[in-house]
Amino acid sequence: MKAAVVNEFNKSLEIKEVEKPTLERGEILVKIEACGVCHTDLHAAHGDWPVKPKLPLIPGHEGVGVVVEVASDVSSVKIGDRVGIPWLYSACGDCEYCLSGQETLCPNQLNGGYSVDGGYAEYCKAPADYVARIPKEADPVEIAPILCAGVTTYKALKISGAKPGEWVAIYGIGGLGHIALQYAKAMGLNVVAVDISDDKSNLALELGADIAINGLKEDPVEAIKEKVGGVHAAVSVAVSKKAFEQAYQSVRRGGTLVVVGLPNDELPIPIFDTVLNAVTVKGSIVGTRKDMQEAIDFAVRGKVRAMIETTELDNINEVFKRMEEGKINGRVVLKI
Ligand SMILES: NC(=O)c1ccc[n+]([C@@H]2O[C@H](COP(=O)([O-])OP(=O)(O)OC[C@H]3O[C@@H](n4cnc5c(N)ncnc54)[C@H](O)[C@@H]3O)[C@@H](O)[C@H]2O)c1
Ligand SMILES: [Zn+2]
Ligand SMILES: [Zn+2]
Repeated sequence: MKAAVVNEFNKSLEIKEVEKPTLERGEILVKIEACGVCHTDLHAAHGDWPVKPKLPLIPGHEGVGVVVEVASDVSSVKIGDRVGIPWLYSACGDCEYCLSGQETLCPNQLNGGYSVDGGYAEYCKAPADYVARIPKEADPVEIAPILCAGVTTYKALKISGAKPGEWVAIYGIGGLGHIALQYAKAMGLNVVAVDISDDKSNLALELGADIAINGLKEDPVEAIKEKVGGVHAAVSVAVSKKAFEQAYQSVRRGGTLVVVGLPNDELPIPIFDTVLNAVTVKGSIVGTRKDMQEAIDFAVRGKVRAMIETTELDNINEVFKRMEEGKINGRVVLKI
């Protein structure tokens, strides 16, 4: 089968023929139709996180396709079903986190397109128990970004504590952020969108943000304090330390910063302000299978819609280059 392969960190991906995966117990084989390109895939290709991916690696954790083969012990998924293969590729099912419905914290989890091969390929195998079920009416290309960008931002907003009518700031209106702001609106929140270009500000306003700030033109912290008195919650999905610092400072007393973007960096937090203002800082990693069902449901009902640009697998290196430069509006989805 054809796949895009990371052979070495910081080198171009190689488009090549590789062995089609063979199934083990509990697994299914999916013929991939579409796979979204997440900034995490770029981190994987760069090897810039403390925990490195396997090499060689086929990236991709927003793969959607049709089941073409199932292992003999699989009954929950049938040939012909449409499924998605997410970042949470599998978990142990047995640890305290799995047992309490927090499988995204399972220490024994595997990650699609990182610790195991993912969706930048014609075929991808996955454990039947952890694939996302894609409803019949959903378009595979449109739904692909929900598999990571969607569920991740939906979950981050859920745990942000922001209630309908309150203000939330989204830092980084990229693949994740442009969907985050739509979930926020669908949840009844007011949204300030922050990025560092006019293109992203315009996109945010088109998608329903109440206020959009270009952080290169004005100081987002001052603007947010002045316009809304600080936000009840800020979600940072930017790949920039500065954005995290500003997101922290944008939060009003009693508010919450949800840390989602993954620059390999430190976030210095002032102890005094955090205590006196009772600010909460929490991390959020993708979403559970239940979060995934809910996030997909929003998309299928048309409450959120990824802005998509499609291209072919062969163009992945150009897509990565544009992503590094912050030049993608919305999400790129590879049609496979
Ligand atoms: N926690 C999780 O579960 C999770 C899940 C998926 C992705 N991620 C991470 O989230 C990050 C974003 O992923 P993506 O696919 O949306 O990336 P992306 O490249 O599509 O978007 C990043 C956006 O941040 C903007 N940005 C850069 N500097 C900024 C600044 N100073 N202020 C405001 N905005 C700024 C860019 O212009 C761009 O629009 C990555 O680090 C990715 O690995 C985390
Ligand atoms: Zn992702
Ligand atoms: Zn577990």
